[in-house]
Amino acid sequence: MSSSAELKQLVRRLPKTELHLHIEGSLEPDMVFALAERNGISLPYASAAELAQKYDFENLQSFLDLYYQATDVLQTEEDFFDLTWAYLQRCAAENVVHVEIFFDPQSHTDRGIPFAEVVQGIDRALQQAQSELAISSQLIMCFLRHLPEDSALETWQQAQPWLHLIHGVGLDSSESGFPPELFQRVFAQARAAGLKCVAHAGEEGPADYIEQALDLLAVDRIDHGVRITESDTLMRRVAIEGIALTVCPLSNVRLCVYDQLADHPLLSLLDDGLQVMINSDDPAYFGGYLCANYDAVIDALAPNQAQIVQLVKNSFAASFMPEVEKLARLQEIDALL
Ligand SMILES: Nc1ncnc2[nH]cnc12
Ligand SMILES: [Zn+2]
Repeated sequence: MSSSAELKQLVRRLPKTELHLHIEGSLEPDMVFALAERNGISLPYASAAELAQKYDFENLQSFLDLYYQATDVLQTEEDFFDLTWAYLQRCAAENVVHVEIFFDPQSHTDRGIPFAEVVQGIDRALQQAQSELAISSQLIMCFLRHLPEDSALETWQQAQPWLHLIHGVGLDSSESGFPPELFQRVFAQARAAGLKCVAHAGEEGPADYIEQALDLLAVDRIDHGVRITESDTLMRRVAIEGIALTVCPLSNVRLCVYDQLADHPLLSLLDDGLQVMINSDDPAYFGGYLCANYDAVIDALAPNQAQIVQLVKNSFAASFMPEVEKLARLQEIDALL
């Protein structure tokens, strides 16, 4: 039996991936203030500490309201570079060797920021992380589901010159009342162009949204997906088809999907054979980066070593990295045990 301290050490020793990370959700309060100053923006808070005090959310929407407001400080290519580079340096410190990063272009282009500034700033940091930190990455462009599909289709058009930098598309923002079926045309176009497809589903919305994302959007992975526990049939299907759920434990507690982490179904989903793994979602808002999520799971759910190793291995197995690299990483993990 490993102690919780030993498991936390093991987590740090093993290479890891992060598959569910909104780059705008890594915008720390200090950086909000630094970028506001650089860009001459005045904020309705006296200090970073006062802003951080507002991070007490009732649900997904109360978080999103603040999250979209904070993104207003992101204005230039350099801002997007700095934001992404800060996240990647944290990855290096935590032995995260591969990341699949979401970005929300509409939350920037709707404010008049050119798509090119956003994608080039993020990509420059990703390239630098590959050469200086040996971190590989894929970029996933998310459509905001609270906006009409026509806006997503317009964004898809804006992305055309940049598709060489974009690996996949996703669907995020307010879930309830915005089912996946509303976005079938834009996902069909992305899939036809050879992009991977993912969608947030079953975070606050019902299990039926997970089924819609699979059947109508043909997604490769489900983001969150925890409300799958409401359907035994869907659980069996997702286990058999090997569809991964990118679970975000601290996020689920901070957005009141569960009252406490001890109620989280992560380990029961794992033991039922679902391909789940741990991610941080919006770490600047939810109490920590990837290792903090592992630590919280270790403290609240008392997993054994085999379960921790399986979660780490699932993060590679479910990634979009080339199969040979995946296999090499899985072998590397076995060699470290
Ligand atoms: N947890 C989340 N759910 C939906 N949309 C998001 N955008 C950023 N974080 C999100
Ligand atoms: Zn998310």
